[in-house]
Amino acid sequence: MALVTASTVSLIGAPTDVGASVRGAGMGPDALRVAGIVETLRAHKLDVIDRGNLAGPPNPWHEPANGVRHLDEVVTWNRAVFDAVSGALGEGHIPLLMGGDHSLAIGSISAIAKHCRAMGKSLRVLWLDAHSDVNTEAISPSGNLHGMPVSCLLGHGPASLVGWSGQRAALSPEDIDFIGIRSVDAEEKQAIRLLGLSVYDMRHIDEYGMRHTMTEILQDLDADTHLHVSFDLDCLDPLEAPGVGTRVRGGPTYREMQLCMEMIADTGLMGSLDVVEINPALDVRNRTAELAVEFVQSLFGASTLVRER
Ligand SMILES: NC(=[NH2+])NCCC[C@H](N)C(=O)O
Ligand SMILES: [Mn+2]
Ligand SMILES: [Mn+2]
Repeated sequence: MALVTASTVSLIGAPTDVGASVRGAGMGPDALRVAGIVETLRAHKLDVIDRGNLAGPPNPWHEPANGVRHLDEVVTWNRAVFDAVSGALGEGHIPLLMGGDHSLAIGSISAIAKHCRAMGKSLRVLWLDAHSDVNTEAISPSGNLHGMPVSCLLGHGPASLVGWSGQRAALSPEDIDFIGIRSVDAEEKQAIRLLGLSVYDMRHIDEYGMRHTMTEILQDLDADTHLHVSFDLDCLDPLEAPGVGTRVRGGPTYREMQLCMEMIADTGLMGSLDVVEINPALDVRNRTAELAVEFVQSLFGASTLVRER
């Protein structure tokens, strides 16, 4: 019974870019559908329910006020995400949030943290990103909330985006590992040190390789761990994935990212997923969404191995 329910994936579209200053990520959910996300997961014997797109306010296209852009809109979108992700978890499904910009991880991960607490599971979050997204309204150079979700989840950030999991902090610093980081703002660096966050930046991946990096990250998981993957497509090298709003050169290659995904799949512990920041307006023939579908497939265990090992 548990096996059957655990393999139902609920797709939740959140078509908005209110957390960013580059427009276009709101088209991400449909780009993933056009790239075949539903059919691809079904081909891997997963039950897939596409719940369609959530509704929310349009992008008002304002300048930041008090250090944040579009706070009210980001709150409203995240409330919808929180409810939808909570609903999917309540049914025993694996929620797959299709963003949208990365601010939506506030609602998604808050819902997951609340669920894990209720189920007596420990939560581990893997943050795959070029950016660490640990800004706050006090230190962000842009005011964009997609650069602040981790802080909000750690209990620091605009009051209206903190405490959603039922505790001030949805996550403790040791619950999250960052992979692929290569763009961190000056004061954000200080925040990372102060909080003691585990950042596996590109220098680490260059020196130790993806295999060693992932082995280290995944070593202390146990059967009671709920693994959440928050996958910002700008983690990949922009040569592979050009369709993102905040490109940073020098990211993991296609092969490195495949290995990362396959090693996550091997744990058998992934219980939820965000796929965010795909910007079809900047993409080349939907390549970034197609790539995302390939990696999602790998996360769900579609191995490129010829032989089992
Ligand atoms: N999810 C993202 N793409 N975040 C980009 C953040 C960029 C920059 N650090 C900022 O805070 O504005
Ligand atoms: Mn991000
Ligand atoms: Mn990013």
